[in-house]
Amino acid sequence: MFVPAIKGQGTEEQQKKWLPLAYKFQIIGCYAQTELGHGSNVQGLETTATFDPMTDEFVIHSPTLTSSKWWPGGLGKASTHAVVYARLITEGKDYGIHGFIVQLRSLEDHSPLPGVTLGDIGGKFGSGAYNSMDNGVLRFDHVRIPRDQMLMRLSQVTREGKYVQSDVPKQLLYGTMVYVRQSIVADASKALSRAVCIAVRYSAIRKQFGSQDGGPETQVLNYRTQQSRLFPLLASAYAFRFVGDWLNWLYTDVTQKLEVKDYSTLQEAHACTAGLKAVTTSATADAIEECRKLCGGHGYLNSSGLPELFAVYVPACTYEGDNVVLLLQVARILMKTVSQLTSGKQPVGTMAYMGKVQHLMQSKCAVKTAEDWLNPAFIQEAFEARALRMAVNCAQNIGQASNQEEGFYERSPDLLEAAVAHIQLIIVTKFIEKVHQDIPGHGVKEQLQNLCNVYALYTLHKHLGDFLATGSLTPKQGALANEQLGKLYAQVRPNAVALVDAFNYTDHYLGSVLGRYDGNVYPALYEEAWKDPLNETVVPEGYHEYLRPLLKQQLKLSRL
Ligand SMILES: CCCCCCCCCC/C=C\CCCCCC(=O)SCCNC(=O)CCNC(=O)[C@H](O)C(C)(C)COP(=O)(O)OP(=O)(O)OC[C@H]1O[C@@H](n2cnc3c(N)ncnc32)[C@H](O)[C@@H]1OP(=O)(O)O
Ligand SMILES: Cc1cc2nc3c(=O)[nH]c(=O)nc-3n(C[C@H](O)[C@H](O)[C@H](O)COP(=O)(O)OP(=O)(O)OC[C@H]3O[C@@H](n4cnc5c(N)ncnc54)[C@H](O)[C@@H]3O)c2cc1C
Repeated sequence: MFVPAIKGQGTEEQQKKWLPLAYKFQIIGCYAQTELGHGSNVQGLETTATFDPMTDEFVIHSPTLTSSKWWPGGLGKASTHAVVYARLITEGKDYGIHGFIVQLRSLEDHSPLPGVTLGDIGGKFGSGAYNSMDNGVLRFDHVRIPRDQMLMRLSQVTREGKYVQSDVPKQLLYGTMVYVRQSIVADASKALSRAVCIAVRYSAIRKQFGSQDGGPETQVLNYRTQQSRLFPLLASAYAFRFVGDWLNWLYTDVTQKLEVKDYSTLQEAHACTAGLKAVTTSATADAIEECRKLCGGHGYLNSSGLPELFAVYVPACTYEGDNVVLLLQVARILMKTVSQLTSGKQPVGTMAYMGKVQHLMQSKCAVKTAEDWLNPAFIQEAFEARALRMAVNCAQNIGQASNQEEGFYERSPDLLEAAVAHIQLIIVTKFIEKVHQDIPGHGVKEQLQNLCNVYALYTLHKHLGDFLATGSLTPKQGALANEQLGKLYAQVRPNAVALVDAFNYTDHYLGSVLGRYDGNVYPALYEEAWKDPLNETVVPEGYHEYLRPLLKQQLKLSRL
């Protein structure tokens, strides 16, 4: 994040100076924004950067305990530099949060520079690999940096100390976070596909109950409950891959527009990166845990690969923006868009469907049979009507409040659900668009169409209350969707293993005895057990000190 921060907020000159050093690992940088007292609320950060015109320097200082930088990855032990976000103060005025390049450690012996106190913040969730990341704490005691180490692409301070705001939206300060959020959506698909690969392969080899007259027991993958829990996760892995590809396109397109000072899609980029990051990471974190449960007891072994994957993955719901905070950002944009509908301003991009407000507010879903739910037009319209009606309902309720802001906070739980509905519409839309494309490979398109319908109808089934409460569906149509879902699971079943093999993960990368490509699980589980250090001695350490005396004492007592 150190590099994209300099690319996005540094001048050409600053990029020329700092990026080659970072690329060649002549310096190691981190992104020091979050503090002990503030993470979500960036504008509440307390670290100060006060301009001293006498020396043409900024004085970086941590005025309070809560202003200590806290969490930045790489900060505790590895980084020599940081992009530090601090309150810029010049001529006695506070101009809010800006980025500054600050050297933290000597390039000679890695010792902290004068005025810099830093270290690691300690162990994190479980024994997961995230403990290999030195998330750190950092405090400044009046550390001086040259004025040219303020990142000056978006705003400047002159030699005399005058603050100059460039003619660019101040939100570009948040550009690094937008960049990482879009990459996190692709990461969600990777993490989810790993978990699903393990669970599907294991479910295919695991047999339990159901044997007739001594025949083989039933593969658990054949149980409808296993399929109804597992196949929506398989479909989600593909859904998040395709929407992540599209989001990367959107981000690239916005970045190119920014180069020519076209800021027209900045809001769309913010809403989509924030919302998709929130929805895909929440779903993926829950799904990895569900995959553990789908593997029964063996899923709880570290050798299954699932506990580690879960421990490493779950902070994604928090870092790069707490998911609730990000969804409320989406909600704000939805409310703004609804308020503009009466002005005749046509919504664009992923909000364009809201322009069909007259139709969508009164449309009746035309589904009459279970098969009708295989028609993408019916799915698309049902999701559009649900999302729009939830947004309009929120706007109407907020409108009844005496104060807009008060109304927004009062209705924030409903706004959260409306934001999720909007983001799920985007995911469904991009999956439908994907399967409409030419897709190479015999039968591949049909399989992806099945998964697209599984993702859409499962999501509809899980959120049926929204569809019924907004009148977007009737209970009968909801029941038909569920009926069709069961038929789709039967179609996915024969290809389930092939659909996870398609992720093309090596056994090494998967790191799971349950997810082995050859399915040879039991010998592998048994072999793995003996690698446990506890088994280095047949008689356990502590026997003579603790167990033997206890056993002997009990034996004596029993003879009395
Ligand atoms: C396979 C195994 C699994 C492996 C998984 C792991 C993969 C590893 C890769 C993952 C990557 C990295 C590892 C982790 C890194 C984590 C790093 C961090 O966490 S960095 C810190 C992140 N912090 C945040 O995200 C803070 C969140 N808070 C904010 O962004 C802001 O405070 C806020 C947006 C919530 C509020 O900002 P504020 O300035 O108060 O603005 P307003 O809400 O008043 O909005 C004003 C206006 O601005 C618009 N806006 C806001 N943000 C943006 C934006 N980013 N872009 C464009 N526009 C923005 C907003 O819509 C408003 O617009 P109006 O038109 O005025 O309404
Ligand atoms: C593994 C990890 C790595 C990280 N790496 C970095 C890094 O490299 N650099 C960096 O700068 N930071 C980093 N962070 C910090 C991270 O970005 C913040 O923790 C994150 O942005 C959440 O902010 P917070 O901790 O202040 O949460 P808080 O906002 O304090 O969240 C606490 C609760 O308050 C709720 N809440 C907060 N505001 C509102 C609101 N307005 N309305 C409703 N509910 C609200 C939240 O939903 C949540 O339930 C990292 C964090 C983790 C866990």
